[in-house]
Amino acid sequence: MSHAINFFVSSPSRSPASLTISRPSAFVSTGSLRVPVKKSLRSLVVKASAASDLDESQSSPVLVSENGSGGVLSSVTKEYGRNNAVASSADSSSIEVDTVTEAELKENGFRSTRRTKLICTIGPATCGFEQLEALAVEGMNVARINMCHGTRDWHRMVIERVRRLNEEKGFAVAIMMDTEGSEIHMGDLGGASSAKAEDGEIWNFTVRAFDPPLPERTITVNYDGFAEDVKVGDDLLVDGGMVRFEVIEKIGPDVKCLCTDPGLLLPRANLTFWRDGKLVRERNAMLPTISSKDWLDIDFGIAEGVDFIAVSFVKSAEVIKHLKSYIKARARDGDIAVIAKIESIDSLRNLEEIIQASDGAMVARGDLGAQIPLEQVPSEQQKIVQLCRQLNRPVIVASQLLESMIEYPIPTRAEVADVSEAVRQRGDALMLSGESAMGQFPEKALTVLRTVSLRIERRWREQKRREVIELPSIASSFSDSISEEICNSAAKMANNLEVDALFVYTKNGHMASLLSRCRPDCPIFAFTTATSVRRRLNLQWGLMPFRLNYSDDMESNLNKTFSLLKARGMIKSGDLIIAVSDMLQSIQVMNVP
Ligand SMILES: Nc1ncnc2c1ncn2[C@@H]1O[C@H](COP(=O)(O)OP(=O)(O)O)[C@@H](O)[C@H]1O
Ligand SMILES: C=C(OP(=O)(O)O)C(=O)O
Ligand SMILES: [K+]
Ligand SMILES: [Mg+2]
Repeated sequence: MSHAINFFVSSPSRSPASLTISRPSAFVSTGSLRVPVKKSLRSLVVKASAASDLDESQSSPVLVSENGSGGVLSSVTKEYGRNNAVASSADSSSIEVDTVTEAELKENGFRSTRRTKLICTIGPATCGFEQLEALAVEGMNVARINMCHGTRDWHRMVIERVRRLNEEKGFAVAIMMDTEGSEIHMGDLGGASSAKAEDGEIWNFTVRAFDPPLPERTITVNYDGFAEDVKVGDDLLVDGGMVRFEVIEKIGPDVKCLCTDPGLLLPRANLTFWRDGKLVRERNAMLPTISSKDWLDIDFGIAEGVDFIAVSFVKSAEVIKHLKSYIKARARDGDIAVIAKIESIDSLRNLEEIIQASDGAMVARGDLGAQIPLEQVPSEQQKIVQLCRQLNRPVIVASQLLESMIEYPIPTRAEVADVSEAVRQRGDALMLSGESAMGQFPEKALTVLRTVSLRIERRWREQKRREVIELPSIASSFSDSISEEICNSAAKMANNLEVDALFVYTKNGHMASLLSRCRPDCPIFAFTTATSVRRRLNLQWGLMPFRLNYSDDMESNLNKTFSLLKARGMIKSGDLIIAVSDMLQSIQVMNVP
């Protein structure tokens, strides 16, 4: 049975506008309702239709293929072994389903699927095929590669492995490339994986180049102006203050520093220097956000077809606009989403316009915490998360979520509380950095993110504590406004009617993100025809993206989707769903036949 509200937008007409809602007598016996609408609007006819005209026999045949890749799967993967990714991509009557989503749905039902998305930075601890597979099984939605580290060949290998995993094993892991940016950072520690700086030790920070091994207690710095720009008495913060030094002497290219806060030095760690309690922004502040090396990395990312490019140390909206037009002119199929990393004072100053210009934002707390007082970071995080949601941009909360898990298998209580808070704020995604790139327990760290997310999401649903955040209108045209209103209403109806799932048919993903923005209680099944859109939707809260070829005929699309998902055991007869689409402006409420 289906109840449909269709918004038929007629051609522009100057006639008095009206909103008509009529319901078929089969459901409710009331007549039509006329509501005055603002002058000069076109008319919206809101019509309801009975569901009996949905004929299941019209639906397409179902294709469910077994994973034909053979080979030895780890025991975890066997559970997820059934997939049809390869077989189906060319088949118009099939659907591409993420094996992890499928298993989660079958095991726990709609309600308990995870809404918060998870990103893992890939590094030496996780770049093996089986390690990547273990992360995918554990729920990694996006793999991040940080161009600050590793060679292009290494990054290419990681991308190739992730793509192969997706193809062979039915995952839908997207790839995010993170630029190095024009930051000051240390060199490679002469090949050592880390070095310990102890309280009271004197280290030499130098712009000289050395062939390994480096002299003892020597750190090379990538910024030529470093030795000139620092002054005796400056504080030198490594990795946002994880280790701290005081500049005590300058001798030509060498800067002697006294360790005042001991800690672990990691290769290529970021450096900032502070004078009289303020961040020093000397010549390096004039360096371009996207360096010449970054442009080469971006060309590499475009050639490799990455899904997201995260831009480090964004200062203004201009650089984002510039990069987006650069990508548009060069990217082969579909575009690459540009994520603005909010990690500098300038980015906070121009926050709204930066977020507006980009396709998403990252609260990059590591560097942010080195540029503003630490105690200000939580409130900035909250503000950025909220603003992104209002402006309908996905937002990632990143850095040090589970820092202690680089070394220990169990997180601190404080870390769990931090993760919980990010989930409670309804950020779209959480990101692991060192924990997954070079930590000892990458999979365990991901499990913690997953289980904490699930737990907090469920608790908030059960308590019906939907945090009231005002969602301003963001539409830029009348037809956008209709999409926005439809999504707001559909999400509200979904909560009130306690439906099992929202279905959205969306070619470019816009309607899906508008639904996600409302953070409804039920999961959102997003059907799109493009593989690239599907992978990008992976970053957004509550969306389960599927790839499916569909027509402009909503009824046949619904029938086809129902049969395909039913055949895979992902939905069953009687499930209550609400469907919206960007082809036919409509809201349909129905039980799966
Ligand atoms: N591709 C890589 N190769 C080697 N080490 C890496 C790589 N990516 C990340 N790492 C390690 O993981 C740590 C955390 O990663 P991330 O937070 O992305 O970088 P950073 O600490 O430079 O901001 C890095 O400091 C580095 O030690
Ligand atoms: C995510 C961040 O950026 P990166 O790891 O590239 O320094 C950060 O600074 O928090
Ligand atoms: K980076
Ligand atoms: Mg950073």
